[in-house]
Amino acid sequence: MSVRPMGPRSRSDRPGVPPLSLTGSLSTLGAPIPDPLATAQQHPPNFSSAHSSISPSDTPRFVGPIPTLNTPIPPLRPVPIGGGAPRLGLKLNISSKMAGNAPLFTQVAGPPHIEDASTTMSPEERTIRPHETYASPSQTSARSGSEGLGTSEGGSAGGSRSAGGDMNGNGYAGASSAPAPVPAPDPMEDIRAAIGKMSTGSQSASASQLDGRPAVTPPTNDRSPASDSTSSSSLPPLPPPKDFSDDVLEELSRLGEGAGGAVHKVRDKRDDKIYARKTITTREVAMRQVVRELNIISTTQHVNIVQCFGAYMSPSSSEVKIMMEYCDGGSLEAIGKKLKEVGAVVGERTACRIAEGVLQGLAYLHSKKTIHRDIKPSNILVSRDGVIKLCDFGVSGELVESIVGTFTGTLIYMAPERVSGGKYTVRCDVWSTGITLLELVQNRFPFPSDVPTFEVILTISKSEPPKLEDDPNAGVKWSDEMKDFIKQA
Ligand SMILES: Nc1ncnc2c1ncn2[C@@H]1O[C@H](COP(=O)(O)OP(=O)(O)OP(=O)(O)O)[C@@H](O)[C@H]1O
Repeated sequence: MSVRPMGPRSRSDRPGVPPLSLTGSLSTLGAPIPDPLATAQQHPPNFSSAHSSISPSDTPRFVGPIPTLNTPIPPLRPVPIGGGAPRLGLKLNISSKMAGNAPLFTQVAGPPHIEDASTTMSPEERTIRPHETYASPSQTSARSGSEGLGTSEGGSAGGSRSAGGDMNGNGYAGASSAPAPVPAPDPMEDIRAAIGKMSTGSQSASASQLDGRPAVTPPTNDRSPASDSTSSSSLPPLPPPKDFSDDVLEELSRLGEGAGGAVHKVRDKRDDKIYARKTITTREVAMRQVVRELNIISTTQHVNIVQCFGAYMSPSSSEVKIMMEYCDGGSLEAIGKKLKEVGAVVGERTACRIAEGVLQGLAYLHSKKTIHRDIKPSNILVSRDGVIKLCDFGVSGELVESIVGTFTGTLIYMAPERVSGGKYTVRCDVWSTGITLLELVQNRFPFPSDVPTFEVILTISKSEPPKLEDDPNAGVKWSDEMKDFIKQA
């Protein structure tokens, strides 16, 4: 997947984009704990009400109706997060306009109305400081890690981004500090085993979820400790696993492509169900990566994680095809592009709902001792109902005592400690979430990205973390709570 050049953009460049003055509140839940997910939980932006204090007449820039992202994200519902995972507790009361099947973009007659809310901000602040050292660019030229099978199997289908710094090359070449790669005896066997596990029932999502309804209580037959808190008796019965093959599927359209493979919208000819099918060419992608993605996606059951319905291998074994729920809202990357095209902006409430969904998904993964490692706009999908879904687990890793020692992910979204060669902890996913949100709400990437990789690394590792800032020229003002939330992330 290629990264678009992200030059500086500003709302002030865009006529018709209104100034916003937002106030809100931050709910503080409990005492601070040194876990970034918990910190996010402690400092959730609360957009239960808000108010725009600037009318269109306050600014000569206002020229007409304001395009506003009105993402149909349904209200927060309790989502079981197993194993004592931190509950994020983002308190959000979204207006009825935000729920249901509202169109993505609506024209509203004035500035977004955001009511005042009381502030209960905690004085605790948490700043992630950049490390003092930085990795060599060669360390960042591919998704790589000690877990991998080495470059020979890694291939380079996706290549690397230079300035954009996409680390989505398929290789698993070890970083310089990583231990020597240990080849698996027969990676194809691992893939077959992972697929076999799914077809014998480990994959357990209800096919009815394909109707576009979010899984309020995700069904699971997962008996891992992390999911023990979810009572199996309250879960819907599991449908028999489906057998998929090219013969029963009709390819409808291409949804996207990344380093890991192409994703298509497909229809099951037997029952007309629509799926997203990801095709991974095993010759090009490190086997380990495929097995990891299969294992993770087939055992995760959460409303904010894209649901897997099975997988199959092409007759020649050259391709693995993963059947997923189809997220017809597209990715945040695609949504960001559309917003740019129409000169629209993401409002605070929508940004908050996105943050909530991503963090809930991350908290769930964390409860399963997994970290995503590649949080970025193209890996955050939106369902028809506006539910946020994390996808692409090709480089996700298992947490071992809260760290993962491999160097994978997409450079420009990487936390300073990662580009500095440090260990990947769950806080790196939280950092990437913050960068993703900043990019979305400010309509520009928070770091210079059209510069050599070396400079990107230097900037991320040496600069102060980017902040959410007001744009007085455009009359844009974010709530203190939103700014604090980004700062926490
Ligand atoms: N379930 C889905 N529903 C709708 N679109 C999807 C789905 N899964 C993936 N896509 C689209 O396909 C794109 C690529 O998917 P994905 O990120 O899984 O592939 P990848 O090859 O691993 O990409 P990357 O380069 O990020 O590693 C996504 O950005 C998204 O636009």
